[in-house]
Amino acid sequence: MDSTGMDEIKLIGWNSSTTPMLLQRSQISQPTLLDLNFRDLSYTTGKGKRRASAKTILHQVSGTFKSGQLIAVLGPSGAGKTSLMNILAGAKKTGVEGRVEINGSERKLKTFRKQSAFITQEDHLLQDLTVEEYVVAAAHLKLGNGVSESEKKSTIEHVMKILGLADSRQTRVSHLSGGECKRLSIGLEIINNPSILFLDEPTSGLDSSSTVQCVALLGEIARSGRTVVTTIHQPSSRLLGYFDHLYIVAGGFCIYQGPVRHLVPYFQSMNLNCPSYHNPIDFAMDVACGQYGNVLADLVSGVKNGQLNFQNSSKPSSSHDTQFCNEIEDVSIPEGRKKGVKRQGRCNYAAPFHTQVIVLLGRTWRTICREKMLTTMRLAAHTLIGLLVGMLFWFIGNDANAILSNAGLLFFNQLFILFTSLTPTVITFPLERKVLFREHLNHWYSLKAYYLAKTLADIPFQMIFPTVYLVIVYLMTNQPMSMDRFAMLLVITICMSLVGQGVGLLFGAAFNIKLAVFLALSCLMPFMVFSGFNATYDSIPYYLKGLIYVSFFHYSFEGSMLSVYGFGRPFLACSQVYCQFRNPQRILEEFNMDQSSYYWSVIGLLVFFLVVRVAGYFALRFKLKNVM
Ligand SMILES: Nc1ncnc2c1ncn2[C@@H]1O[C@H](COP(=O)(O)OP(=O)(O)OP(=O)(O)O)[C@@H](O)[C@H]1O
Repeated sequence: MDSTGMDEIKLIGWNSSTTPMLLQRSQISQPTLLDLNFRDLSYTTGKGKRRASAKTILHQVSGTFKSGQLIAVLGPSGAGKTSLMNILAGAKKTGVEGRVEINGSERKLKTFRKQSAFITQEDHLLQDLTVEEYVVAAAHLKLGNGVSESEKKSTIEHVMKILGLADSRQTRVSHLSGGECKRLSIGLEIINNPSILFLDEPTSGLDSSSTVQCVALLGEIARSGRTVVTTIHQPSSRLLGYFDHLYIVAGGFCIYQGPVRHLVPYFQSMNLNCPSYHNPIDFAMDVACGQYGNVLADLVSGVKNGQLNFQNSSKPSSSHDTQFCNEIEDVSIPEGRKKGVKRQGRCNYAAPFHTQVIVLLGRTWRTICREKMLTTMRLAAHTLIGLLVGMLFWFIGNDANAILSNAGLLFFNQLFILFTSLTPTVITFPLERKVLFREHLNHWYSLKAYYLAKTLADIPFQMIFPTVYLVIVYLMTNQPMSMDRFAMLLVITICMSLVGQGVGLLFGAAFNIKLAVFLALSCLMPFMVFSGFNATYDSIPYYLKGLIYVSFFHYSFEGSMLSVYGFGRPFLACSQVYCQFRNPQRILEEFNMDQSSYYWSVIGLLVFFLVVRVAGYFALRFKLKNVM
C-alpha cells in the first residue's frame, strides 16, 4: 500500500441491494501478519473438583492457520469446533493443555488479545445505542488518543461503508436485523485493525444471500493480510469457494487440514469417494458422522491429527502416507515479511484510563436514559408507592400515640428503597455482563475503567428516585418540618439506595439471573432481622448481638430514627389523655438508640457501600478469569 493510503481494494457491501463498491484503503487494512500454530491441544471439562464427570472434548489436536487466509473450522455438531475456537481466541484457559504459537513463538495471552478479536456466535450488544454511537465509542476506545479525530472519523466512515451500515447509522441496535447485528459486531472488532479474527458461526441465522455476502466480506478481510478463522455449518458449494483452508474436526480429533480443493483427493486417498455432484462438505460431514464406516482413525492419522497439511499430488494413490501431506512448515515469519511486521508493543489499552472512563460513562448514561420503560416504571413506582404510604400513614409524624407506626414507616422506607435499587440491577446486570466479557476479551477497556464508569453512571439515578419518594412521604406523613432533618434522612436513604444497587451488582456479577435474584433476596433476610426494629439490642441473645453491627439495615434504621427523633427534638403532640412517648428521647431509649450516633450510621452505610462495590469488582474479575 502506498503511503498516501490511496490503494484500493474491492470490497463487497453486505446489503444485497448494494453493488460491489470500490473503497479506499485506510489504516484498517494494514494489519500485522500473524500465523497461528497450535500443537497437541487438549481440552477436558470437569477436571479437578468433579473428576467423575471429566470429559475430554479435544484430543491433542494440532494445526496451522496462516495470515491472509480465510479458514473454515468444520465438523458435525458437538465435534468441538466452538471449544477449539474459544481456546485459540484465548477465551478459554481452564482445562486446556498444549501449546499455541504466534509466528513461531509461544503466545502471550495479554499481547495476543490486543492483536486479535473474537466475535462470538451471539451478538452481545447494548440494545439501546445507535449503530453510529456504538462505532464511535469503539473507535475512541480501540484507537485511543494517539489517532487524530479526523483519522478516527474516516475509519468510522470506512468501516460503516464496508459493512453496509451507513444507511443504518441512526438505527438502534434493538431494531437491527440479525445480519446487520452480525455486521456491526464484525465492524466493531475490525476498527482497530486486529491481525487475527475469530468468528464463531457468523452466518447462523442469516439468509443465504446474507451468508454469501458475510463470507465474501470475511474473505476480503483475510486478503488484506489478516488471519480469519471461522466456524461454519455445512457451507454450500458456492460458499466453499471463498475459503482458502479447511480444518475439519470430528469427535475432538482433526480429520482433515488443507486447501479446499484437496479435500476430495484426500478422501479418495482413503478409498472414500465423494459421489459426483455431491457437496464435498456434506460428504465430509457424512464421513465424520460415521456413515461410511469406521474410518475416523485412518483420517486422523492421515493428517497426524492436524500436524500435517494435506497437499494433493498430481498422481492420486490409495495409500495415505505422508506422500500426500506436507509437514506443517516452520511458521516463523519469512525474512521478507518481517519488514512489514509491526513491533508488538507492551500490552496496554489503546485509550488511556480516563478516556475509557469518560467514553464508558457517556455510553452507560445513554443506555440508562434510553431504557425508558424501566426508568419510567421506576419513577412511577417511587411516586405511586410514596403516595400510597403517605395516605396509609397520613400525618402520624408528630403524633406521640403513633410512635410504633412511625418507626414502622421509617423501617419500610429503607426496605422499599433497598429493593427498588437492588432488583433492576440484579436483573439487568447478568445480561450486561456478557457485553462486558466480549468487549473486555477483545481488549476495549480495563475492568477497573468499566467498573468505575458503571458506579459513577448509576449515582445520579440512585439519588433522584429516593428523593422523589422521600419528599412525598415526608410531607404526607408530617415528619418534622426541618430542612436539616429532611436532609439527614435523605442522606441515609440515598446511602441505602447505593448499598442496594451494590448488592444487586455483586449478585448479578457472580450468578446467572435466576440464582442472583433468589440469593440476593434470601441473603438480605438475616440483615433485615437485625435491623433493630424487629428485635431491639437488649432483646437479642448475647451470642447474636454482634450480628447487629454487620447489618446495614441496622445503620439505616438507626440513622432514620435519629434524623427524626434525635438532636433535641421538642416533645410530640398527644391526642389522647396520656401518651407514653411524648419525649423523643424516650422513644430512642425504647429502641436502644439513645447513645447512638447518626454519623456512625452514615459511616456504617458508606463502609457497606464500599465493601459490596469492591466485592462486586472481585466477583467480576473472578468470573472474567474463570468463565474464560
Ligand atoms: N463445559 C462443558 N461441560 C461439559 N461438556 C461440554 C462443555 N463444553 C462443551 N462440552 C461438550 O463438548 C462437546 C463439543 O462442544 P462444542 O460446543 O465445542 O461443539 P461444536 O462442534 O461447536 O458443536 P455445535 O456445532 O453444535 O455448536 C459437546 O458434546 C458439548 O456438550
